[in-house]
Parts: sequence; structure tokens; C-alpha cells
Amino acid sequence: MSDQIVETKMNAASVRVHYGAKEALKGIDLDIPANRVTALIGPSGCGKSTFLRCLNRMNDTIVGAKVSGTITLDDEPLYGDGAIDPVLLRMRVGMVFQKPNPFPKTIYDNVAFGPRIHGLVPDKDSLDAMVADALTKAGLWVEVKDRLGDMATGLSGGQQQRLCIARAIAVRPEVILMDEPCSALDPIATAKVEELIDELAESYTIVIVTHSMQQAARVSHLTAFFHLGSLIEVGPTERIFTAPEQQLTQGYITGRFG
Ligand SMILES: Nc1ncnc2c1ncn2[C@@H]1O[C@H](COP(=O)(O)OP(=O)(O)OP(=O)(O)O)[C@@H](O)[C@H]1O
Repeated sequence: MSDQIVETKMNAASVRVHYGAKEALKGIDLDIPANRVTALIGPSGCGKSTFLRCLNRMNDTIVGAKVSGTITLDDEPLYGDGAIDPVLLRMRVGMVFQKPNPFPKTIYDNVAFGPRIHGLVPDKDSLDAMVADALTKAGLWVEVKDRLGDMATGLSGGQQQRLCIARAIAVRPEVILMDEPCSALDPIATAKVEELIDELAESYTIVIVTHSMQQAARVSHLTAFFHLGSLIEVGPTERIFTAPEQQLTQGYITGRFG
């Protein structure tokens, strides 16, 4: 990442998450820069996915999960007094999951779903244009433009994941959260999604959880290393992988644990 100062899109301050009595996040402070890719890395169970879910209040859907601290999106609070409405929040902060999860509907209807339920389009022509635009941005248009009426479940895994990215883009989010988006994909499909992440960062703020340090190094500008519920170190990806300041980070990136 260049040294230029970038705007903060989201900020987390003293974020703690409990699942019942278990403390899964122990006070996370993190700035998420706009129009950059931030990678969350760390050993299994360190709290990466839990933190990601705090960013669009997906933890609200988990019984027993309790979030405290402050998170903002463009300085507006996500939790507490004056919080952004969660439905609006999830439009502004979209999510792509580990396993491609298209709806059992046509390719067209998968992408049109969000704009329809949020009433974003006045007529069929606008909806058609929005679907084409989202599929184009997700790098899938050329492959599916002649089969928009086919079932999405008939696409390959990699195509399904790009469809899920198109579905997320269709509601015009500002931030896209990705939870290990390539872990179910083969190397070719992974390369396509990684290329796409790079292109999407021009228009969106992206936060990605990944188990692959190579992937974090390839796609992200900023890397945050988590360990046992704490954020150990965050910085420009190149520095984290070449000159980490913390021994724990060094141990993880050199494969000594994790
Ligand atoms: N729904 C839940 N109920 C209870 N405990 C949970 C729940 N989800 C996560 N945890 C616990 O919280 C901690 C953090 O989990 P989380 O899934 O956020 O870690 P992670 O770093 O994303 O792990 P992984 O890389 O294996 O996906 C773990 O100890 C996990 O067991």
C-alpha cells in the first residue's frame, strides 16, 4: 500500500464479544481504511470470523453472543444509542461466505433479489441494468449473459461464488466482508476471485478473513493478525510479512504455530 493517508471507513474500539461465559474477543481496536483490502489472519479459533461478523451485526443472529465496545461506519455507530438500522447496515456492509450459497433460484433472480426486497429499482429495465452491472463487476457477465434464466445451482463452484459477490454488490454496499471466500474453490477459481477482489477495492472497502497467508499477501493492503481473541499487530501487508514487530506474528507467519 502506498504511504498516502486514506480515509477510515470503519473503526472498532474496545470491541469485546462473549459467547455465553467465553470471551472470544478481548478488546479489539482497529481502523479499516476506505477502498483498501484489509486481511484478518491468525490461527483457528482466534476470533477472525467473530470480529468480521461484528462489522455487520451478524453476531446478533447467534444466540448467547454479546458484543460490547464501539464500531462505526463513516462515524455512525453500529451498536447502542443512535445505531444504524441493522437492515440498512447489512445493505451498506454486505457479506460473502466461505461456501458459495446461491439461492435455489435463477441466476437473474439471485442478483435481483436484494434490489427487489429493498425497493431499489422502479421498473424492469432498471432491474435488468442493475443485474447486468452487478454481474459485470463480479466478472461473471460474459459467462452467464445467455443463461440468466438457468438455475444458479447449475454453475460451477467458482461461478457460484462470483454470483454471490454479484448478489452482494447488487444492493450497492460500501463495504464487503468476505469470510474465507476461496476456501471451497480450486486454484483457478481462487485466482479469479482474487483478481476480482483487487478490482473491487477501487470501489469498495473490503475486509477478508483468510487462512492462507499467501492469499493475504496477494490480495490485501493491510493485514491484522489475531491470536486468542486479541489483535496482536496490524500494518501494511508487506511489512507484516517481511518485518513483523511482534514475536507472535513472526512465529505465525514463519509457520512455527497455527
Ligand atoms: N456460535 C458460537 N458459540 C460459541 N462459541 C463460539 C461460537 N462461534 C465461535 N465461537 C468460539 O469463539 C472463538 C473464536 O471463533 P471464530 O470462529 O471467530 O475464530 P476464527 O479465528 O474465525 O476461527 P477459524 O479460523 O477456525 O474459522 C473460538 O474459541 C470459537 O470456538
